[in-house]
Amino acid sequence: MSAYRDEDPRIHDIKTRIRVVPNFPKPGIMFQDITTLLLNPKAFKDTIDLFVERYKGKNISVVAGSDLGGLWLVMDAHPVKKIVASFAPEIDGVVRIRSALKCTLLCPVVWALESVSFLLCYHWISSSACVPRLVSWRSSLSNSSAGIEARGFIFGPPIALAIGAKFVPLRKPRKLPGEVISEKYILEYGRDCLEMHVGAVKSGERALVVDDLIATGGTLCAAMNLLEISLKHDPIPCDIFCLRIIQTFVLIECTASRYYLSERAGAEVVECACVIELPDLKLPFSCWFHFLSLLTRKPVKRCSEENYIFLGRDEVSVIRVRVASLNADFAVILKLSKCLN
Ligand SMILES: O=P(O)(O)OC[C@H]1O[C@H](OP(=O)(O)OP(=O)(O)O)[C@H](O)[C@@H]1O
Ligand SMILES: Nc1ncnc2[nH]cnc12
Repeated sequence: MSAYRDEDPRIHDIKTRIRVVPNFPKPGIMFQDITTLLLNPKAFKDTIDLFVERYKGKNISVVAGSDLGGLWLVMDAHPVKKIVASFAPEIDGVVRIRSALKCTLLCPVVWALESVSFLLCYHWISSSACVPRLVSWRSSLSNSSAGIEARGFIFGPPIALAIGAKFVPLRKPRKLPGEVISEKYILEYGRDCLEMHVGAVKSGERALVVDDLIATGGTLCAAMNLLEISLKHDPIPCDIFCLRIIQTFVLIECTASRYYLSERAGAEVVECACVIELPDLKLPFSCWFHFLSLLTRKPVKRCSEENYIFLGRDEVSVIRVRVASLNADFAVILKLSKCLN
């Protein structure tokens, strides 16, 4: 129990207003129904107020890792195998990941040159044009708020109005009429995809993502991926990296193929705000970002030495990882090469 929860009676009241429906929409799911919270105007207002108190007038800090010198691809062979196995092979990118892994594990020369490749790649990344360009994403002070369909639309707009931010809907496929960018993801009871209008969020804007609930974190990660990475008009050529963590040692291997980062909004997600966090869910994969769960009332940074992979569109995956032993965050862009297939 956090001190916040004990001190603020609004939190207790909000909790009691959320109905739990067993076995919806599937057997085994304990569905957290926020419609009963909405039936009580005071509890609904308190919910919005609590978020607004946190975000209004704050110089919001960077969430995605302030050390962009750590823009590395970090992947541990064993967790990656587990992660790959947890996805169906038809999901974009998995076959390529598996191929990359196979290539990595079977090539004795690569193993022998681990430390050399690390040093070379570290040098390449440090001196690359990528880092200054990516750092420049973080300079803007403008605010926006993005809400995830459908329940994020309930909480997002009032928060946006109260903190003086624009509201950007992240919608399920084929709902937005304009040109969109999209991101597939996996959630507790299925798979889905989020879309956002191109141009709704500008590169460098600081965004708050709002949703009712975090379970696996797949939805929030998809939102983060949509909002953060964008190089549409200024593509960066990237080599391909496969990495492993050997104790505290980060290995990067690279191939010669050149790729371009995919199109995203280029905003900075300052925090993901949700009302409910499912506590005991067995996460198939987890999240690296900061999020605030209102009922827990403590900002959580879900991270460990495990490695998390989020499949992006086309051949691009974004891996976000914290390497606790290095006491550092790594936002990582993984590019998988066709030549590894
Ligand atoms: O952390 P995750 O495992 O991604 O799950 C959380 C998401 O699941 C629910 O939305 P859902 O996709 O059911 O859609 P809805 O809001 O349209 O009901 C919820 O509103 C979150 O957006
Ligand atoms: N258990 C749950 N209740 C409500 N919404 C959800 N979204 C994902 N898991 C959920």
